Amino acid sequence: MLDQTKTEIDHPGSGRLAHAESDHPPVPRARVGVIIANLGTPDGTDYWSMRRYLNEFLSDRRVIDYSPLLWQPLLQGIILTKRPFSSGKAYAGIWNEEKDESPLLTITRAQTEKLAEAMAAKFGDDVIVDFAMRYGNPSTQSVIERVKAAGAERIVFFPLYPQYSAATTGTANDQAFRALMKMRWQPYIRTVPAYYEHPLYIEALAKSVEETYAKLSSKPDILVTSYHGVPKRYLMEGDPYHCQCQKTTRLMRERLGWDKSQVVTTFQSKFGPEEWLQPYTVEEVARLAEAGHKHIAVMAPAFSSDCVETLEEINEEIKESFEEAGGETFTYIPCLNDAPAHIDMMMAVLENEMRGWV
Ligand SMILES: C=CC1=C(C)c2cc3[nH]c(cc4nc(cc5[nH]c(cc1n2)c(C)c5CCC(=O)O)C(CCC(=O)O)=C4C)c(C)c3C=C
Ligand SMILES: [Fe+2]
Ligand SMILES: [Fe+2]
Repeated sequence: MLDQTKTEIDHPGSGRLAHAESDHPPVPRARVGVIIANLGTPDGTDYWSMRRYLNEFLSDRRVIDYSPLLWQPLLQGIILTKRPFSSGKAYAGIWNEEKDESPLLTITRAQTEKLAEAMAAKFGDDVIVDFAMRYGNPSTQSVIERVKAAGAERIVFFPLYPQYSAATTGTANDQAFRALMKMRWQPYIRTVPAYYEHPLYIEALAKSVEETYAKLSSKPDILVTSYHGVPKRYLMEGDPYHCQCQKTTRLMRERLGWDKSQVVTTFQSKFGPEEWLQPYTVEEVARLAEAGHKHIAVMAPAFSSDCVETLEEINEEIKESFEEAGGETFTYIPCLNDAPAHIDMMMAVLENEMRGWV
């Protein structure tokens, strides 16, 4: 077992290179840091907060991989003059007014607090738990620095995306390693793999469906699993995201004991003129209504917490599309957020990744 309790620096006796202990910067007790990483969020819904956030997000070449020579003039000149207004309006509709922050931030903090309680119950204060964002605040660099300063010589970095995509997990990890590039004494780091088929993730999803359905007076005709989309080209170039989404839905359907005809997989949030993964949720729900499926439920398994893409896009825009096509009941099943089954899943995944460290 590794000696994690050592606090002092060993000095090899006397001589020209040995220093008195008082000459050293403080060295805190060695601990393990767990960092939950989520996508990010603007600091406010006003034009400049939105513009700053969208600029950072949409300038990331893991998200939009066009040549910057072509993309940046378009982004800076056209997109960032218009989109901050429309996105700001969408965020304003779901904003947590009490805390003056986005729901994604509120929920990520709640997840972190519950995970910290579970970690403390098991490992005492040997483990520090914190959260970071890829875009906006708290930045990945600031959190890695904070956790390291509190003694984390070893960090488990957990991008909270069940399905791997270069546009999410990949760029979250890039950002963590970019932070390490600036550090003299780097912490050791382990990145947590995607958990799209983890039995406890599948169980948590299935449970959330069962719990929502138990409260309804009649069962919806169809369950739509709506994943955030990516350009179809990313799939063709080797991103496994599409296949991992399909597998999550299949495993959850099998766990529920349902027939293939009862669940459909769709992709939402298309951005720009390129073809994205299909079918598009907004079109598919209208097709379902037109085909006579008047009662549907929609869930978003790619999102670990509710955010503008679920609370606004699914529960308003996509719902409207369904109702305009003749649909009658639209039930939105919330993300796993800080549900106990979600925290249990995180604990199980992390305990596996922390092996030998605690
Ligand atoms: C433009 C390209 C985009 C790709 C590719 C993309 C992939 C992707 N995103 C998520 C998760 C989230 N995206 C969120 C918001 C959001 N996404 C894009 C664009 C792309 N996403 C934009 C422009 C925005 C901002 C909102 C808007 O202006 O419409 C969010 C929500 C953040 C919040 O609520 O604060 C999440 C979460 C995944 C999982 C994914 C592909 C795998
Ligand atoms: Fe997105
Ligand atoms: Fe696939």
